[in-house]
Amino acid sequence: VPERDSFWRALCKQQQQEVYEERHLKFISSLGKGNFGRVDLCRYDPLGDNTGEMVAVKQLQSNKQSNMADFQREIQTISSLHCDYIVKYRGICYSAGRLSMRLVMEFLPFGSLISYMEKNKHIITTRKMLLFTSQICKGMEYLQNLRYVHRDLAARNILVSSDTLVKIADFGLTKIVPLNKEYYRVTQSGESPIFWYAPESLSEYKFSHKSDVWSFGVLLHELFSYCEQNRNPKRLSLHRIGGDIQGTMMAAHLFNILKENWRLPAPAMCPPKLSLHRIGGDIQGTMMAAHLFNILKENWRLPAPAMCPPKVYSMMMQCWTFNSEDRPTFSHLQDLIESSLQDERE
Ligand SMILES: N#CCCn1cc(-c2nc(Nc3ccc(C4CCNCC4)cc3)nc3c2CCN3)cn1
Repeated sequence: VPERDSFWRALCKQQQQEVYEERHLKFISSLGKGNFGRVDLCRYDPLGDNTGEMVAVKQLQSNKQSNMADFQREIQTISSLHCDYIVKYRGICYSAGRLSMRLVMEFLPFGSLISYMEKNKHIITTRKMLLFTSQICKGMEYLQNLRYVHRDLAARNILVSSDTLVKIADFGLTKIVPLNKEYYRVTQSGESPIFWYAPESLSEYKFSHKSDVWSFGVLLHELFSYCEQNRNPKRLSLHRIGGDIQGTMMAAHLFNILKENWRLPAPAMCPPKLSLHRIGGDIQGTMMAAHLFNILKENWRLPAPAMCPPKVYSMMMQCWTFNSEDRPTFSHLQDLIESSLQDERE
């Protein structure tokens, strides 16, 4: 499709970006599925000696025209972002023959925050959670300065680069707020993550930096609940609403309970069975005491319980102010996070 190729050649030229040749892109494994895309781990190996770099490659599942347009917008968005706390764009791989083009991004080895927290809940501390919170907040401040509204801020879309660095990913729903307005009104709802939505997004499909702040509060709740899936926002909200509601009425019921001031409950501090993890679960009861004695003798102690400090829950509650204007900005949230980090230092 010539005009499509000229679009991609122009984009690459404009961005001085790497053009990835399909024949050197070696599939390794599937990493995940998004709304209408799939992400694979590939090695880009032009020398053919397995020394090439690992990259995450996203392609469309369905070649529906509307998805193609959204995908092109996603590529435009991510290729314009340059921030330490946002997943890096590497380039595109387009095969002239086939319809689908592919988005090449940096590969983050530890996967989504959800899988990372499930694996590391025994060793993650409140300080570490606050560090991740601060990095996500800085990424959102950067996006807001470019008038981008993410619209899908959730733990599933935060990727873990290392034990000390997380990044915002998946710009498939991201929109630009027009200069003459404070919000973006969406027409099609599609697969809406409504349990992360602010009330005005549920009732009027309005999305703004302030609705991103609401979702940031829900993401905080996930993080301080160790991203446990049996306590995730959808599960807790459905429990309050009553599980037998049809999909279409769901948004209306969620809006009503939020209007009546119901909010997600403070994450119960649930320090997991830390010692068992440290000792290793395969020890018999009788030997347990001995092993526990040994590790204590080696000066191992329970890490500070990563319970949800009151200041953090109050931060969530501020993000969940019903009236969007009264919600804090991401820069104000940064100050609150810094002050919580101070408490953790003392
Ligand atoms: N569309 C869409 C859906 C969103 N999505 C984004 C990615 C993604 N994953 C990674 N890395 C990654 C992912 C999973 C694992 C493991 C986790 C444990 N179980 C086995 C797999 C490891 C590392 N790096 C990326 C990306 C995008 C940019 N860089 C995957 N899905």
